[in-house]
Amino acid sequence: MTDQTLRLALVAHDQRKDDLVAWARHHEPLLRDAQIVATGTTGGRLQDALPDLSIRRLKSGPLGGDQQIGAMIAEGALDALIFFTDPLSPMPHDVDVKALTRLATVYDLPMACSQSTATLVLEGLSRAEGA
Ligand SMILES: O=C(CO)COP(=O)(O)O
Repeated sequence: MTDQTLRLALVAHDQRKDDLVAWARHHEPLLRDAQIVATGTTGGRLQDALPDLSIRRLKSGPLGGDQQIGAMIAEGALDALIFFTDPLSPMPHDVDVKALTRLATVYDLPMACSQSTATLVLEGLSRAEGA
């Protein structure tokens, strides 16, 4: 991490947005101290549910938002990617989804695609930040 503030990207596919909002609500105290970027629709859902969070909304995922987050990963501008993917639906922008998860792996960025892993990543990074 480059400074004390966690820099997180939060993204969810449509069938997982309720799960991400519920997860974020549960972890709001930690997320309130983070700088959050999100793809457009995900960010809107999160901001409506949790107005105290600081969220910068990018383009919607299928319209370039996934690629914007990928570029941030390549530039070292993120500490973690929380990406609740939908493993049961075909995506028209599957290539963007794959490119995003691929870059997170290339740069060894902590990435979580489900609630349990997201909690481990958030709590682990928050602990490291406080250490
Ligand atoms: O499609 C997405 C990620 O692949 C998410 O985009 P939205 O948050 O705009 O729905």
